[in-house]
Amino acid sequence: MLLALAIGVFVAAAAYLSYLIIERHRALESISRYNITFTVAQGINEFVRFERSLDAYAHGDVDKDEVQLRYDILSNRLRLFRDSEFREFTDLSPDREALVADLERAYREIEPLVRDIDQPGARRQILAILDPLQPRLVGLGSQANQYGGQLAARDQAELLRLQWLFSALVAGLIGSGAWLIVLLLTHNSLLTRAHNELRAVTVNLRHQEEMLRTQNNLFDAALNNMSQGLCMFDGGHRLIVANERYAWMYGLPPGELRAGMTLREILERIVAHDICSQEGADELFTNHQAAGDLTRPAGFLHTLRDGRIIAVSQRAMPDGGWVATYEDITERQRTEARIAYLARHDALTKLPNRIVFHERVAQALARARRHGDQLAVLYLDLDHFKNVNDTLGHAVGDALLRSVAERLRSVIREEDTIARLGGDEFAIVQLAIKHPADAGQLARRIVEALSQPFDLGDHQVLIGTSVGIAVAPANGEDADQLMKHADIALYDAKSEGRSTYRFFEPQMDQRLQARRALELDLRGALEHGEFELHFQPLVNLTSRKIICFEALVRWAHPERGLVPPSEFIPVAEEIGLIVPIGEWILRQACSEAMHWPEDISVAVNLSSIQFQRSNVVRTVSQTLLETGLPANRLELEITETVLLQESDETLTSLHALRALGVRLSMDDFGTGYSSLNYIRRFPFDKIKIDQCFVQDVATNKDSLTIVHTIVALGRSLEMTTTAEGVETQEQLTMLRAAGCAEAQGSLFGMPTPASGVAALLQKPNPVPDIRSGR
Ligand SMILES: Nc1nc2c(ncn2[C@@H]2O[C@@H]3COP(=O)(O)O[C@H]4[C@@H](O)[C@H](n5cnc6c(=O)[nH]c(N)nc65)O[C@@H]4COP(=O)(O)O[C@H]3[C@H]2O)c(=O)[nH]1
Repeated sequence: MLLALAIGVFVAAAAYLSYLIIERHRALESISRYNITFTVAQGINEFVRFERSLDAYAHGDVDKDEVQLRYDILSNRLRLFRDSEFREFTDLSPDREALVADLERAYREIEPLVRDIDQPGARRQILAILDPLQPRLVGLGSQANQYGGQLAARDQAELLRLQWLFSALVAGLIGSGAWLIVLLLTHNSLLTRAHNELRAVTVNLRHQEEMLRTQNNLFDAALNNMSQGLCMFDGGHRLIVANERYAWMYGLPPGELRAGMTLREILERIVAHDICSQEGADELFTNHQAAGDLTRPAGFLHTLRDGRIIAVSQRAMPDGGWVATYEDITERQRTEARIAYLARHDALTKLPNRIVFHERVAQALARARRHGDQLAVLYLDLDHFKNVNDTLGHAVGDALLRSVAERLRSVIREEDTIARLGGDEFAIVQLAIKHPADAGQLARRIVEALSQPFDLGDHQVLIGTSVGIAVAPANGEDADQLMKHADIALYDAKSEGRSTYRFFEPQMDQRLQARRALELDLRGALEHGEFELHFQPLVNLTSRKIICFEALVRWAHPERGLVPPSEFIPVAEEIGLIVPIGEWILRQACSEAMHWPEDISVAVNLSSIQFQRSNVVRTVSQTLLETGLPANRLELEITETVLLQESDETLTSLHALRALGVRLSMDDFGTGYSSLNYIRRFPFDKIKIDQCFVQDVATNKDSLTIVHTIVALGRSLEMTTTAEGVETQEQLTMLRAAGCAEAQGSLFGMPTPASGVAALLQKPNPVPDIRSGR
């Protein structure tokens, strides 16, 4: 604005300056008006020269032509009096006007006279005409002179004014120029700033554009790397964007999907590629339309021709459009179906599991109630399965379970259900039986079928089974009760012996309850300090001295009194409590032995469970360290069950124990199936002949032979033999005669509390004198 004003002022000043220059030019031109004086002076001069030429002609000094020339010059001069400039001067006064008119008239009058100057009187006539005019002409010269002075003064003043104006204008122009320069500089700095700002804005814009591009790339990458297909439609139901996954999912080649396409057009292409049937596409269209009308997110499934299942999730957008995601859930559905199957079936045998079994029993009960039928639930588990698993490995164990399932299938009717409840436990629900004996028959068939050898690859396996039976409605009217009673009957069958079956009886439940109560009490016994150790002496039959005490645990139950180990040790083994109890026994026994003479050892029984579920070697070495008992004063008694597992770990543990310096005895020798076998595999220090042979050694020849054999075996393997449960002098005599080195039994002393050990040790001769016959 200011710049426009400055430029306007500048243009106006320049225009005015031009005007002043023209004015000045005019003023200068008007100076020519000073010529009026000159013109009048020239006129007077020529007038005088003409009159002189007349005189000269009269004297013969000049010729006629000269006169004529002077006349012409005068005539030209006087013609100037009629010029416009001169007229301004003459117009100012009538006298001047009259003089000019008189002069013109006079010239016209003298013209013929001049032409005929040589005529007599011509000169005089001319002079007569001219002479009156001369003074007036001189007067005019004087006026012209005065007028010229006035004009000069006026023009001088005008010039001065113009000079001032010009100077002012030039100053104005310089000012304007300076202002203009300032303005231009300001403008320039503004422009520079604006330019810089513009550049910054441009850089910023470029940066934002870059960011936008990056974001777009990220968006594209994210969109196209989604595991789900995605489509976005605008309010006019035209495609805005779809990712690659969507196109791939629906078999659309790249470029076939374009923004602006309608859902119908897309579906037509999908149908054309045979990805989806026309009906499927119509259904999809309808579902999309219906979901588009909803404000909340909607979802629906859609199956393609090749069987793929697509889960569509659609959400409306504020502009009336919608965005939908497509997920191929075929695999998920399969997995879910598989999970659902696995949740209800045993993966190994493909049999229904406990959940399904429970449902089937409940259904069977409902049906039995309707029809007035009976039904039976049979629980069974495999005898010796654990041994198979432990000795032959889990793969063989698994194969065995599958074969068992097969055999069970072959013995039941189609409508009956077999389930695997876990481990080696199976259950059968036998529908519509007429009599409990039918269930007994099935149980027998099962026992028979499973007692046949199983050929499992390289192994032939012999197992058996025990079966517990509960019959409805007699043994229970709901599934839980019936299943529980079948389980109790199984437990009873197992405790009765292997490969047998039992029907549920109410007393079984009581027995089980009693066992459960024992179990519960046992769990608190260690904590409550209810265990104590009794010690039974072992004597050397040669020196007739006590050489060792066997530690035997007792449970002083607050209500039941002393509970014998045969009652609670198997329970403690079953529930794993034997590990902490065994550790306590070992520590207690070693501590006690520290109070005895140094040549007296202590023998401690170890359970097979301690080998399986704890680190026996570490326990023993730590106990010896803690109690300070020398290792050679500790004997560990193990039974055949420890070696039954025959695993490398057990043998390694036994060797490690021997390496500690402790002695190992094989307890209850002769009662197991493979005692001889095991004795060959591990170099025990001692064999303890089971008391069943000892007790009838005097009456039964076979027992005596066995005792002789065991003693001979021990001698050949350099193992000491100890006879257990020696009660009579007769037995002692026979055992001595057989070569038994040590003996233990009521004849020398029954287990006694620790406090009784000292008294026994003070007895001078614990071994009765054979010869004395005592
Ligand atoms: N009839 C008769 N019996 C005799 C005679 N001399 C000893 N006995 C009994 O024979 C059993 C010998 O112990 P065992 O064979 O190791 O058999 C033991 C052993 O297997 C187990 N046991 C006892 N204490 C422990 C222990 O601390 N730990 C472990 N793991 N088992 C133990 O319980 C079983 C039974 O122990 P107890 O009832 O103490 O029974 C003891 C003992 O009291 C006798 O002359 N006549």
